[in-house]
Amino acid sequence: MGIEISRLRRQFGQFAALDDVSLSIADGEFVAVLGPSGSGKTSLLRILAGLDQPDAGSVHRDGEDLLTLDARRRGVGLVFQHYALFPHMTVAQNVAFGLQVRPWRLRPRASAIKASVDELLRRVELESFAARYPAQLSGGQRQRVALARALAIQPRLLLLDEPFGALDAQVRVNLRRWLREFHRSLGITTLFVTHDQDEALEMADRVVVMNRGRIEQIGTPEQIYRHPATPFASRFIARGQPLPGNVEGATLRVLGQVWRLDGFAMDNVHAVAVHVRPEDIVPALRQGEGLCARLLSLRHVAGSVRAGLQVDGVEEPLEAEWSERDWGRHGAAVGDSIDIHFQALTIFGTDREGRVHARSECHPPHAASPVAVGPWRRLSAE
Ligand SMILES: Nc1ncnc2c1ncn2[C@@H]1O[C@H](COP(=O)(O)OP(=O)(O)OP(=O)(O)O)[C@@H](O)[C@H]1O
Repeated sequence: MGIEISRLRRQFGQFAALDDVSLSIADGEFVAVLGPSGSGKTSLLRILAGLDQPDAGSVHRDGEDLLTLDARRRGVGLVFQHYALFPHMTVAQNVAFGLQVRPWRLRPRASAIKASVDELLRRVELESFAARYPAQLSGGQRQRVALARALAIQPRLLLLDEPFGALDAQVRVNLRRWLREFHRSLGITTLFVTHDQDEALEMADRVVVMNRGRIEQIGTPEQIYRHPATPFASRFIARGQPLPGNVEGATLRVLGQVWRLDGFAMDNVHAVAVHVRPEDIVPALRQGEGLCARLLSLRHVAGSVRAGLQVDGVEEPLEAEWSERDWGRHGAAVGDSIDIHFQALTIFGTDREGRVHARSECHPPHAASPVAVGPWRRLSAE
């Protein structure tokens, strides 16, 4: 059992913020909803929280219709990016709030409220901060208080909308790991909204990729990163970059090279999109082998090198990513021409409406069995 979201639609005038969204969430699962700004993530969360109603579709939890339940009776804990704590209340009073405002028949005794606040503050590692006011906390501490406050009502579903959005990069990274561990120990079904790919891929059991109100793909982080289902998912998650290519029978022609196409049927296909990821653009080991690329830029980022490459026949510069160590072995300077190979390509065949009808991953045409040399795979034997 769990949560069953079926064919949700939310329309604002002519605009569909949610368009036929269906999703099953298992009990205890940690699901990230990932998409660019305006893709419908918050609209979905608001409907689950009971802050908004859909125009069509249903949401059931263990068979019970959630949409007919008042927000307060849904057992949902909410944390927003700017879900401000009450500034005039201490940390402990903020956390106790959800219990204290319950109707008196449902309100726990004062001693029970205190015990549960103490326990929650211990869990979010803020037990010594109970008497402080929000203004005396860091951003990360405030969001942990907001989480404790959301948990006080013992929710069955935790909804987190960009909870780390306003925090700086290092605090975000630390809180991600902390929240992941926290979820493991607590096991509450959690929906986490973010537009940050790393955040979603690092934290979630499953990722839901949204674009323009629709779900593009649902899968584990690895499935989505390794096998993006649509050109959008490929660009947004795997940093897939378009290459010119056309299909001729059972082959794909890209920049003068012929790649074998397996399981790619052109029925209903109106256009093809060919993508390459940064890590699949590898320098050739020998001069004169592969495609000629001019090195436009080099950036050194945390142990890897990001190279901007101008490749003849490709409109936009391509970004390649190599490890510092491998780059050191190669050593070229901005302005130099180098030879590159594509190690893998993904091809999508779409109809006139942009729906994907065929998809295939292609491997190098150069050799029957590529030879692996560290992270750079040689494409032909020496
Ligand atoms: N009340 C509203 N009236 C009109 N349009 C709305 C309303 N609420 C949301 N929208 C529109 O619906 C679309 C989806 O909004 P939503 O807030 O769900 O996106 P999001 O993916 O959460 O974006 P962000 O990451 O920027 O928060 C947007 O184009 C937004 O302008």
